[in-house]
Amino acid sequence: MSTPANKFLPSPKTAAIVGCPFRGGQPKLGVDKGPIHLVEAGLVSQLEELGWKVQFDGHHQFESLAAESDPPIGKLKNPRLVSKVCESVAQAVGGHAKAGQLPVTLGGDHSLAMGTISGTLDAYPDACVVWVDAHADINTSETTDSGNIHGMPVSFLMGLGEKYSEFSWIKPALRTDRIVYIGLRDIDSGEKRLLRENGIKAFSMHEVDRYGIGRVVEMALDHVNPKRDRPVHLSFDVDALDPSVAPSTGTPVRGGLTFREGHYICEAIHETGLLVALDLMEVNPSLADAESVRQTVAVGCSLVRSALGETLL
Ligand SMILES: NC(=[NH2+])NCCC[C@H](N)C(=O)O
Ligand SMILES: [Mn+2]
Ligand SMILES: [Mn+2]
Repeated sequence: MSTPANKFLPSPKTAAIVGCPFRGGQPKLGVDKGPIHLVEAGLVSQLEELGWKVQFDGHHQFESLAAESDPPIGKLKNPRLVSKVCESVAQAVGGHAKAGQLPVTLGGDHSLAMGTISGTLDAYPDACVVWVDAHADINTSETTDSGNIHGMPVSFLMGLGEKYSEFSWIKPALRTDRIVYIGLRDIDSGEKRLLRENGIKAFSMHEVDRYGIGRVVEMALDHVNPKRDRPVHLSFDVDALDPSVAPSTGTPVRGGLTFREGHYICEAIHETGLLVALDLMEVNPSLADAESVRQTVAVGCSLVRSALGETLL
């Protein structure tokens, strides 16, 4: 089957792999190894086989960005490091997007989305976000229990909650009606309030069960992209998938998307011809036995392939 052209990318279509070995947004070791495993599993050549030109100049090195001391600010853990890393990721992603490339950011923890989505919105102010996750990641410094910034990137992108000079580079450019969630099932009480008060659209696993994934993706796009003319940033946290499908991740939650539901989302976004940036986050190759790690890395690669045009027929 021939794939539709992408409405925003010049041909030859070029994907830029933005490898982000970063774990500062959460406490577990190993998530910084995710991008290395995804690339070693052959992602670059897999995308080339799909007809993409792939630019990959090695993983980003964030060591030099470590602050000499980085005590918590309020409840925020590793705030200076997370901020600096995300600022540099925003520049990288924004640069690729402005050059007409499709940035594919490999995490790393989901705090990185502060950077990726900032970069996308810098290049495409009109873009909308499809956020696929078990979690809403919209805690503020006030509502968070954990203090882990990977549970907060959406609030920073929207400018919700207290402002900190350390994060002043972030423009609150993400409108509350330009994001839609799919796959939610573990939302903190403060996050439920934020979603409700800001009228943010979310399709939890309850809606996936009720309507099926096909209708859910259609309704999600109807909300953020009714005329199907806006660029789409897809931010995919691998923990959206059920732990039986993607076991090696830091905050697994049972009752998640099946293998096919996850891939369907990626395929349907590809079919819009509107995808301009992709994140694949929270693959942690240190949290399971070798076979479960292999399975999680493989499913990560195949989600990226689906979003970039791999079809079943
Ligand atoms: N990107 C993720 N896996 N986020 C998990 C967040 C869990 C929890 N809501 C927290 O704020 O800590
Ligand atoms: Mn998650
Ligand atoms: Mn997440």
